[in-house]
Amino acid sequence: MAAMACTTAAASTVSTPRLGAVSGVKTSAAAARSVQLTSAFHGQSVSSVSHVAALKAAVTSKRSGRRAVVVCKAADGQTVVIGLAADSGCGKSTFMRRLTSVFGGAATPPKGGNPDSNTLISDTTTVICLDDYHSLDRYGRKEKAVTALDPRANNFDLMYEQVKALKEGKSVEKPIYNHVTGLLDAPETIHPPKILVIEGLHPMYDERVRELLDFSIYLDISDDVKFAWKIQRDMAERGHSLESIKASIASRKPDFDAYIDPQKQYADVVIQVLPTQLIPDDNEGKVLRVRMVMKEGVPFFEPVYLFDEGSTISWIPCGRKLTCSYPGIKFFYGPDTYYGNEVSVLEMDGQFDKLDELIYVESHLSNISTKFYGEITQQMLKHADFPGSNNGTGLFQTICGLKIREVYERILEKQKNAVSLEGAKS
Ligand SMILES: Nc1ncnc2c1ncn2[C@@H]1O[C@H](COP(=O)(O)OP(=O)(O)OP(=O)(O)O)[C@@H](O)[C@H]1O
Ligand SMILES: O=C(CO)[C@H](O)[C@H](O)COP(=O)(O)O
Repeated sequence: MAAMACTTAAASTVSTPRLGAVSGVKTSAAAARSVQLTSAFHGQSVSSVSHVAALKAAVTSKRSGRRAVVVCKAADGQTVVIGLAADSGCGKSTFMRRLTSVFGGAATPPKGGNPDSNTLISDTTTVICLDDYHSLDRYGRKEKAVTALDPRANNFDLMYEQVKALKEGKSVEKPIYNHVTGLLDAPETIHPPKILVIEGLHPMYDERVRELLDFSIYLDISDDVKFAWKIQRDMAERGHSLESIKASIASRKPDFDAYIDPQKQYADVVIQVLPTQLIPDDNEGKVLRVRMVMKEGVPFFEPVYLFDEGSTISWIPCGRKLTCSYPGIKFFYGPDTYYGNEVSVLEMDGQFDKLDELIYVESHLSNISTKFYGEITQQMLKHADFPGSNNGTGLFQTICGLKIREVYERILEKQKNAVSLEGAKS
């Protein structure tokens, strides 16, 4: 079945919504590739662009009554679904910006639709925020005394039905939770993209939704760090007081522990963000120890390793090739178990002084799913202004972005092979 990636083009007045026939086929050449010096290459095709056909559809924004032209691209194969779970304020948006950048092109909210939409659309990816499946609005939650983290405040049946439909190549009318008003707005049309990212509080909570995920990530931010990030954002950007931030974190904690945190056992990759161990009794929270916990045996995904796969390695790269001021940088790599699963863990404690020197670290990592030597360093330099670019959060989020690209390409490859086989049989 053909899936479609859609972006909204210039708003214009058009007649009835219509998803018409596919017209025009465009094929890309395989992406040019430099030699990958350090990584074991999986042998999959690097041609990421499938045969793409553009079609135009007109949709009506129910809320505004305005009409917008949505340009959809039909992709070969079904939509690949990625889940990203984390509490509010734990870096999901930053991660999404890094991920979209890996595919090239910027992600923007649907143009001409609800200005408070939480959706982000780019050529390859559509990111939907699971807050849109809140069944209780802000006032309903207050009345029933439940938080947004409580499953009773969310419609998992609808979430499942709509993610399934998108995966099967069908468009859906997804509700919008308006964070400005706290109300549920009229739905917006979401067309099936090449890659659908469902991000939010509960992508792995409901077993049926979990089964639909091709790859999943959990951002596990320790309480101390979460608190520091929240204070920085909510005080500086949202005008909240220190007391109200503390109260909000405390009131969410029981439901976070009950419904959000347990999802990490299902994730293919968990990025843990902890206070540094390089500074004794550090309470500033500026230097971070970041661990990427990677599940073994996940289809289309091979964990990253340092020097020697399966060994336990501690590495301090500081010296002539990597400038490190106090407290320095320390890497760790090794096998472990996590919720009863075999995992590999890559850890970085400390921060980079000079980001371009990251190439030295990159050249010692393997299975990083880059298409050319230095791609990680290039991505990190491109977004040097994003939070976490000088530490393991930015590094591991970038690597996850490359891994998602590879998972997508390998699934696509498998689908193409299956289609060729079918064709040969008939
Ligand atoms: N890696 C990082 N290092 C330092 N600070 C960070 C990092 N990632 C995020 N932050 C801080 O946390 C804040 C929230 O980040 P972001 O908006 O990406 O999170 P979010 O999970 O999308 O939040 P929400 O769900 O509330 O919209 C940022 O404004 C920034 O201050
Ligand atoms: O945990 C959250 C995810 O973003 C929000 O708090 C939840 O969606 C409710 O939003 P709001 O506080 O704007 O009513």
